[in-house]
Parts: sequence; C-alpha cells; structure tokens
Amino acid sequence: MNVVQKTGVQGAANPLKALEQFGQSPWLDFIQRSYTENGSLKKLVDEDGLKGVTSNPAIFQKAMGQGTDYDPQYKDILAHRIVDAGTLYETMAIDDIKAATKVLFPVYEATKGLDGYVSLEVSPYLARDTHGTVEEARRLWKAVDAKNLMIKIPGTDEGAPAVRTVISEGLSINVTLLFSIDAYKKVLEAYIAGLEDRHAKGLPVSGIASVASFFVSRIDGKIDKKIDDRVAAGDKDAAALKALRGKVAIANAKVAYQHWLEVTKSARWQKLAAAGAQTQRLLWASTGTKDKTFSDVLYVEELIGPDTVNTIPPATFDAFRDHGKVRASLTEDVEGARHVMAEAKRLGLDLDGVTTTLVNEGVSSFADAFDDLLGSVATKQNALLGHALTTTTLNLPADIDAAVKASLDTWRKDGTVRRLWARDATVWTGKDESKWLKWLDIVEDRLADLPALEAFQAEVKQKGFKDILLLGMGGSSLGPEVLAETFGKHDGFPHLYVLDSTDPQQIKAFEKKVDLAHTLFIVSSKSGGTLEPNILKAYFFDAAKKVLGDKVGSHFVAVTDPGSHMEEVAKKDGFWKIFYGDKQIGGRYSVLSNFGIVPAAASGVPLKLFLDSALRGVKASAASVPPALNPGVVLGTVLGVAATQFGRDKVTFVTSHPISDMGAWMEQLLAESTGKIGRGLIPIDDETLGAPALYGKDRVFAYLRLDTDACSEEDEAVKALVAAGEPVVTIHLQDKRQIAQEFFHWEFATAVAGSILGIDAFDQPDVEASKIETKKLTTAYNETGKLPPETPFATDGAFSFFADATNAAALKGDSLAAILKAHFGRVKAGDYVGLLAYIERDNAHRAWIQRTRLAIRDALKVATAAEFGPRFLHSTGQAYKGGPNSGVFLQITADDAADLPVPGEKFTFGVVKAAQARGDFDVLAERGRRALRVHISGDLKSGLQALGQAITAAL
Ligand SMILES: O=C(CO)[C@@H](O)[C@H](O)[C@H](O)[C@H](O)COP(=O)(O)O
Ligand SMILES: O=C[C@H](O)COP(=O)(O)O
Repeated sequence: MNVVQKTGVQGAANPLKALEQFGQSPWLDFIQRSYTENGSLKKLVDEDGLKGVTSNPAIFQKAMGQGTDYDPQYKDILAHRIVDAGTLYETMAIDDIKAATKVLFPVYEATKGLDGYVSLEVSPYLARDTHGTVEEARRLWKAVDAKNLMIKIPGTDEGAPAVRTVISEGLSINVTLLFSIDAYKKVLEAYIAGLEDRHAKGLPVSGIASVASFFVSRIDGKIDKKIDDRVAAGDKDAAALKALRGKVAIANAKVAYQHWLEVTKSARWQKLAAAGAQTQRLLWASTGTKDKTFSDVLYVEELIGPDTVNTIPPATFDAFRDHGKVRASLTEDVEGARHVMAEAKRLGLDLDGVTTTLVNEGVSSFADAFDDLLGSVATKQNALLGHALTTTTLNLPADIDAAVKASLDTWRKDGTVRRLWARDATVWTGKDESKWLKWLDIVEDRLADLPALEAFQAEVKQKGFKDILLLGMGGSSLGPEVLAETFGKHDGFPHLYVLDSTDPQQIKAFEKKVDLAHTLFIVSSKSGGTLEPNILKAYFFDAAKKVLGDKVGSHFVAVTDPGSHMEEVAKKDGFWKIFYGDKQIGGRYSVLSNFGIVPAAASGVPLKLFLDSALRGVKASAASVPPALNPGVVLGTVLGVAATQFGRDKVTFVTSHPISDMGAWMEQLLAESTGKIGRGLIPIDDETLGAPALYGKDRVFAYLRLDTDACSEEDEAVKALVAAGEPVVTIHLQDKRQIAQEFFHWEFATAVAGSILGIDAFDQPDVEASKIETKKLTTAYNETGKLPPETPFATDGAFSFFADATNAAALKGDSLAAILKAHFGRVKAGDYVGLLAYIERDNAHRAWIQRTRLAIRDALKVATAAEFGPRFLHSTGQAYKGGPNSGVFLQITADDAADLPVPGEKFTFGVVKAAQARGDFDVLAERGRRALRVHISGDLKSGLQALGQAITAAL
C-alpha cells in the first residue's frame, strides 16, 4: 500500500471523502503497527475521511509475520514473561487494536457511535464453536476495553447464536464471512433477537453497533471460474453465461441490501429503533479486484449506498482515491440484479453450493493464515530466546521425513494439538484419558506454590541434614534419580540418594551410604499402596528409630496422593510433612509435580530457575504453536510415525554423559505409556553406540546432547549413523538445568506418539498384572512360611532353569550352553533381547550386564535392554509384557548372600524379590513371551562370570 507516501486529494474532489455524501463509510481493510505509530492512519482519517478499520487473521499474518515492526515488543515481552506464541500474538494484536481505536476515537465521537470502529476477530479455530466464540469474544472485549471496538465473529451456523448472546450482553459485533443471503438473514435475525433479549431485560439497546460483513469479490472468483470452464468446454449457453461474468457478486450484494431495507422498515425493527437501537449495517468486504480484466475499483463503485460500509484493502483504497467515481449505485437497477440472480440459477451456476464452499474455504483459509502467523511468531520467539530453549534437529531418511511432514500437516489441519490441550480423550482411545492430563499445567501450579516449596527448602537447609534417602519406585523414583545424578550435591544441602530396590544387598549398601541420624527420608508413592516403598519405609523407620528414638517421625516426609494409605501411615507415624501429588497425574508424568519438586527442593535445586525452564518447555509445546514448530509434537510424531509406518519401534537413547540418567526416566515414560495391546515403543537405554552395521532397520536414535560438554565420541558415532541413513533426532541442551524442559518435552512427545499408536498413553495394565502376581506369592508366604514350590526344567551345576511349559518345550537341553543356544536361537531380526537381572544394581553388576548386552547386540544385531529387577517392573516391564511380542528375555535370579527382615511381616526382602521375579515371569509367560529364567546358586560373582561366558559362546 502507498497509503503512507501518497497524500490524499483534498476536499470533495477526493472520491473517498465523497462517499460520505452517499451514506457510505469507507473503512480500511488493513492494520499495521507502523501505520498507526507513524501517523499514516490518522492521515487517512483526516484526509480521506476514513471511518473504521478491520483486521483479520490474514491481515495480522502480513503485518506480524514479516518485517521488524514488532521486534521491540517481542523483546520486551520475552524479557519479562514466559509465554506461548498465541499469547505473544494476542498481546501485540491487542496493542495494535487499542492504538488504532485511539486514532479512530474522534470519528466515533463525531459520528455518535456510528463509525470509528476497529475490528478484532476471534480465533479462526473457533469458527465452528459457539461456546468458545462467546467466551473469546467476552475475553477480547474486556482486554481491549474500548467503546469503539468491534469483535468479529464468523457468520457460520455456529457463529450466529454466539452473535445473539454477545449482542444481548452489549458488545459491538462485526459478523464476518457472509456470502449467502440466507446466512446473512440468520445473522441479521441474531442481531435483532440479541437486542430484543436486552430490551426485554430492561437493558439499554443504544450504544451497541454491528456490521454484517458481506464478502463480494470471492463470489465472482468462483462463479466466473465456473463460467470460464463451461464456455471453454463449448457450453450451449456460452453467451448467456459470459454475460454474467463479474455480475453475480454485485447482484447478490444488492439483493442482500434489499432484504436489509425491508427488515428495517418492519414494525419489529422500528420498535427497537425507537428505543435507540442502531441498525446492523451491511459492510462490503473482499472488495479488492482479483480479476485484472475488471476495473480495479469495481467493488467500491458498484456498491455505494446509504447506511453501508465498504472496508477497502490498501491498493483499492489508493486506486479509488485516484480515480474512483461516486454514484448511488447500490439501489440502481435492482430488477437487473434480481434478473442476474435468476439467470445464474437458470444456468445452473449453483450459487448456494458456491457460497457454502466459500464459507468452508474462508474458515480454513483464516485458520491457515493463523497457523502461518503463529508459526512466524513462534519462529521469531525461538530466535530471540536463543539458548534459553532446547532445540531439536532432525536427520531423517527421505521416506520417514515425508511421512513425518504429512502427519504434522494432518495434525495441523485437524487441530489435534488444540484438542490435546483441551483434554479431548478422543485424541487417544476416547476412554478416560482426559482424567490423566493434569501434568499439562502442573508447572504453573507448582510455580504458584513456590513460596511454600522454598520455605521447605530453607527449613531442610537449616536443619542441617547430611543425606536424603528417597524411597520409591518408577515414577516416584526415576525423576528424583535424574536430579540426583545430574546435579549432584548442592552446597549447604544434603546429598540425595534414591533407593528403588528390594534387593537386600542393595538396601544394606544404601543404609551404609547414609548417616541415619542426619538423614531426611522421603517416602514417595503416588498410590501409597505400592509394596516396595511401604516395606522400605518400615525398614528405615525402624532403623532410624534406633538412633533417633521418638523423634524419628521428624526425619520423614511423605509425597503421596491425597487419601492414600501412605498418607495414613505418615500421619500415624508423625512424619514431619506430607506433600501431596495430584490424582490426575500418573506416576511417570509426575516429575514436575511434587514427586520431583519436593526432592528437588530438599536437595537444593534452585526451584524458580528449574521451574521457569520447565515452563519454557510447556510454552514451546503450547496449543498455539503449530505442529511443525512444536517440539513436543515433532518428537512424538517422529517416534510414532517411525514405529507405525516403518517398523522402527526401538527408540535408542544417546545421551551426553552429565545428563545420561535422563535415559532411565525416558525409558519408563515411553515404555509404560506406549507398550500395550501389542503395540508400543521399546526404549533402549545406555546401549553404547556401535558402528551402523550393528543395527537392524528397527531403530530411531534420540540424542540428548549437552552442548557445553565435549561429546566427541557420541558425535562421531551419531554422524556415522546419519551417514548410513539411520533416523536421528538430536536435542540440544545448553545447560543441565534444561532437563526440566526436556521432562515436559518428552511427556508431550509421548502423549503425541501414543495418539499416533492409537493407545491409551496413561494406563499401565500389565504393571498392575505383575503386582497382583507378586502379591499372591507374598500372601502365600505369609500364610505358609514359604513360597509355593517350583521345579526347574533343567539344572547344570550352579545354574537352574525355569520356564513355563511352552518355553521349556522350546528350550530342550540339559546344559547351560544348550539351553542358552536354544533361547538365543529364537531371536530374529527386529526382535530385542532383555536381560532382567534381580541382583544388586551396583557398579560391578552394571558393568557385567553392559558387557553381556553388547556381546548380544554385536552378535545378533538386535537391540538389547539391560534391566535390574524389581526396578524395571515399574518401568519397561509394561512394554515387555504388553507391547509388541518381539522381546526375548533372560531373567537372572540368584541366591541372596544375606537377607533382611521386613518389620511387621513374615516375609523378608529376599522373599519379596523372589516373588517379584516369579510374578514377572508368570506374566511374561502368560503373555506368550519368549522367556527363560536362570537362577544362580552359590557365589554370584563366579556365577555371573560363567553365565556371561556361556551367553557369548551361545550367540
Ligand atoms: O471481514 C472483514 C471485515 O469485516 C474483512 O477484513 C475481510 O476479512 C476481508 O475483506 C476479506 O478477507 C478479504 O477478502 P479477499 O480480498 O481475500 O477475498
Ligand atoms: O511408576 C509408578 C510405580 O509403579 C510406583 O507407584 P507409586 O508411586 O504409586 O508407588
């Protein structure tokens, strides 16, 4: 537009100004910050008689999506607030609209509220949502807070009832996207009915303004195309058709105006008019000429009439000022207009069909423009935030890349991210998923509770605890473990240890690590009923009581959901504090709730910084961020699409060393959330990278790279994988604290992947099954003093072999070598091998399991998982039992060198662990998995050594 440069023709010689004499108000179909700020808009008011401004998503897209007008405000907002792209856009749009309402206010005053309006449209995503439209209209009305604001609402079937409601509440409304006379009639009716509603309540009807935006040129665009096609095809009515080119839209508008004239004459309207109501004026929109064979001012010159508005795009505005001719055209030859409409009908031009299409296209093109706009805002935001955000790089082979892009676009068109944030269970399976989504806003919730959490942090410090021992499993322990492993000890705060085992040696080892007299125990269990935290609490409460006496309770805090058994225990035993979880968050999504934040506070993590970083992650994946720019959606889509369309369901984690414990947390999240009903993602954690030739075609690599760390080994290996065409997602973190962002990022991605997999990402049926089997066995022990007997199907020296009948039959053999050979002989391409060791998770055993899994990976070229029981039962155990039947499992149990009692129970920790292994095995077998249990008697070290050698030999 040349509005800025050109000076208006002064006085009556200016056709724009002359429109006033014919009762028409010229408005500008455009808004941009610089026009308002540099006085150009005011100049149009002063010199051209401009009387209003309209905006729409496409207009804001042009204004904000390009250039640097908005940069200072972007920077200002981002320096002070952590916001999503939608909030950024809206803050800036509202400022623009407010500024424009100020410029136009003198017009509003001078015309006594007839003109001087600036329109702001509700989100185009709400075009089919009456309730959402009403809510948003009210919200925007309040936010702009200007008498000369008009809220724009699409005149769809869903928009019309919203218009009635908000008119009855006294808002001024511009009803947009009107094409057909029928739709217009409904909208005019909604306006009148809204005023009548007010009137009936005794509320004033004056001071409320409305326009009905009737789109013009788009109709010709469609009809003329039909005409041209038919003429080109040699239609018998070619001459009659050609005579209608460029005529139908104007005729349609003239007929609409006749309807308006009739209605305003009616007694019904006159009653409202007498009470001070303003008529709803027709506003001609879409008045730029698209067909260059027509006059560039056609849709202004032909639609001039009393009590109307024409919102004119900039180029047409300039053109009309330059050479527009003014005459009372709207009421001219109305019969001719009716004839054009009748001809269009006779010739089968299907105006009804065209206008229906135009509404649908209009809705989706404004939604597309809004997606583009929000995409530009998000891109600008990411650039300005720079290193405050983690970033994702995709290296995908062309076929996966194309499928990922297609899926992202489908999510965009379907508005699935908005549905997810709106907690719509049909994003997954339509069961009770919406009850499990509180993790979406838990970060804001915890930030609101910051003073209390910081007070607790200060108290822990002041009490001088040396150690913290957190007792919990799975979702209640893996997040805290990441904090402990990643951040280490904070100056002036206790050292955080996390115990998630029933292995007697491991429990004893932790007991030795901490100073019982100066330890804060955090007993963490969402359900409060999980066996392990309950018996660990019993054990350590007993042990601590021996050194602390009656004040032992003051060294214990509980984190649990309200009303749980653990809450009861904590109250009975006089715990220092009880922190509550949220029942609408499952364990594996709980790290940013009190289950992670309480241990973070106690161990000295700077809470505000940590939660702020998490909040950046939340905002980056907000509903307003289009899928292709939304990190949670992108990651989830890659994982979901790679698994479902390419059979790449082994998500292999690569991590920079300082943040490597994230793998154990991500493992639980992915496996437990997705591994069910025979589908799922199999996470592969901590499997040292090898050469590309060692991998089958079933992997996706997810590389969590801490950019401040030297990651040369990982980088080299990943580079080779990319070169070999393996799909790699690299997530760059700029500092360790950004694991907070990654927690949310992965939670969101998992929810998205779950949707693509078509599963409920929030239940864990097979973990429950295993707990039930264990419970049966420990109950039997309590009743009989022993576990039910079991017989190995073979023995060889220190090794006994157990399996269900089916597995045993497949593993015929009487030696360690033969049985292992038969077992690993069952592994096929695309399978994975799981080593499930129910032994102490110490360094020596971790090194053993790691060596053994790599030998398997290298020999069989399959993915491997190295897990310790019972820890993995609350994590990957779900996917091993419920996920795809591609796992081959070797469960390893051993005699315990020493056992530990469980206070108040007959069973010991050793018995519990044995029962857990058996419960686990029973469910694996029941699910038809290929599984073998080998039990090592006697010395564990030599037994493991022999087993490791035998495995290597068997491959
Ligand atoms: O609805 C109003 C005014 O109420 C306008 O802003 C309206 O959206 C625009 O005139 C149209 O979108 C422009 O249409 P077109 O020139 O792209 O066909
Ligand atoms: O992941 C969750 C574990 O199964 C532990 O559950 P819990 O927190 O209810 O004790």
